[in-house]
Formats: sequence, structure tokens, C-alpha cells
Amino acid sequence: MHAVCSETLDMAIPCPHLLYSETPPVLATLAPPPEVKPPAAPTQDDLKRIAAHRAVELLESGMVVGLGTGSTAAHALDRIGELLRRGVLRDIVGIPTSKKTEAHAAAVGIPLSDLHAHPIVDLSIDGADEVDPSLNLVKGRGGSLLREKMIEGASRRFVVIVDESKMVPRLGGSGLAVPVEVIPFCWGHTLGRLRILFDGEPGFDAKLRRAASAAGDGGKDEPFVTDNGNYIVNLFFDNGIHGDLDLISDKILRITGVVEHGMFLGMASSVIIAGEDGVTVLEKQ
Ligand SMILES: O=C[C@H](O)[C@H](O)[C@H](O)COP(=O)(O)O
Repeated sequence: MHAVCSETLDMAIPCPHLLYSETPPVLATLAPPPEVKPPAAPTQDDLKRIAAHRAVELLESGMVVGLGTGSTAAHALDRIGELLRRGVLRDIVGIPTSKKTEAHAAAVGIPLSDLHAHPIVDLSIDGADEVDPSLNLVKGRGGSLLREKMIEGASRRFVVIVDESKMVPRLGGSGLAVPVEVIPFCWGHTLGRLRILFDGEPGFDAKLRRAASAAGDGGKDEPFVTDNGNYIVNLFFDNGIHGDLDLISDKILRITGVVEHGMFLGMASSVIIAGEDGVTVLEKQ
């Protein structure tokens, strides 16, 4: 029998199990340290959400806000809806830039109006397809450029929200489309006039934007139709648009049949860029 280990005895009796053991001590096998995983890199969608939430911080109760279109602006809509539900924001009136945004905003509980009732917008928040170092933008790859330009042009402040992939050294520099909204009537003629305008520009191309057949029958693609019932001609530049952008803008708009183009020149008040290293805010000079 083991002696009682006690410090109340006059003389401490050593615990025999510490002096002798029939079985050799077993060294506990230490578990390998848990693998320390580096934090997962944010996805492009995480970055869009970060930029959108930062922009929504600029909203104040009672404001009229232009609601952009696209996957980045969608995060702003969700956030505004959430803040309205929590009572953090009150009396917001949203002016949607597309039918899709109108439906999304209504679904998350943002009260809506239009430019007719609210000709001055306090703050617009929207994404962009490209941003150049002077904060000029390409927008409209989602087809909403006309309503976006009307509403963002009527805004006291226009805040652009992007992930860092949208930054380009010059507009058109991504090699992706610079959209131009045209009326459907004789659209091929208008497309031809746009081709003539950029004749000689290396790597230039112009194509009608098409959408999958509404019948879903794998048949011939139909022209993409905007919320305004128009078509889109996509312009492509191998090395971006060279020259005076204001002059080029004027020349495009002077073509009869063109309704609007997707270059937003000098319109952005600030651009919030979310990247892997954090958020950068560029303000218009
Ligand atoms: O017509 C679409 C709009 O101009 C969008 O703001 C733009 O295409 C950016 O969209 P996203 O945030 O989905 O990249």
C-alpha cells in the first residue's frame, strides 16, 4: 500500500510511486504542432465586397443615393439594405441604374425613386470595368451605361468601387470591350461609322454584342438588348485608346445612331480600390 502523501505530517514521507515504478515511464509522444495555415488570400469577390462596404460608410440617413449595376455594386445594395433593416440608416432613397438593380434593391428593402422626382443625387456608388490613372472609367460591360451615366452625372459625388484588377494604364487597355449603345435601326451602318472613326488604329475591332437566344435552343445568338431597347456595339483596342479622350468621345457621340458610350471621363469623384494589400482611395484632383 502506498503511503499517504501529505504535507500535514511532521516529516514528509516521500511518495513511493515517485521512487520506484515497475513499469518504465512512458514518454508522452508529443503531437506535432498544428499546421499554421496562412490566412487564405481574399477572392476577387471578397475584394469587391470590401470596396463596396467602404463606400457605403459614406452614406448618411436622408440621402438620395444612385445605385449602380454589376457584381460589385450588388454588394453595396446588400449592405445598404442590411443597414436600413438594422436602423443604422434611415430615409434613404435609391435611384437604380438598371432594371436588374431596381429588382435587387427592392428585394433588400431600399425605397426607390427616379431622376424625375429626384433630379439631384447626393451620392452614387457603382463599379467599373476599367479605371485609368486620371480616374476615367470604362463602364457598361453589363449593358447599363446609359442609365448609369445619366444618374452618376446628376450626382454631387460619384464613388467608384473596384477590385485592383480593374486598374489599367489607359482606357481600353484590358483588351476587353468599350461598349457603345446604339439604336437598333440600321445598327450595321452605325457600326460601320464607328469602324471608320478608328480606321488605322492598330488592333481595333468593333462587333455587335450578342446574347444567347432567349429560346435557349442553342440557335443563333440574338443581339443583346439594353434596358432602353437599344443594341450595344463593343469596341476593342489591342493597346488601349490613344489620343485625346474628350475629342474621341465627341466624335463617337456625333455619329447619328449612337446613343451613348461607356467612357466616363472626369466623372468619378473618388475610386475605392480593394487589393490584397488593403484598400486605397484615390480622390479626383
Ligand atoms: O453595365 C455595367 C456596369 O457599368 C458595371 O458597373 C461594370 O460593368 C462593372 O461591373 P462589375 O462590378 O460586375 O465588374
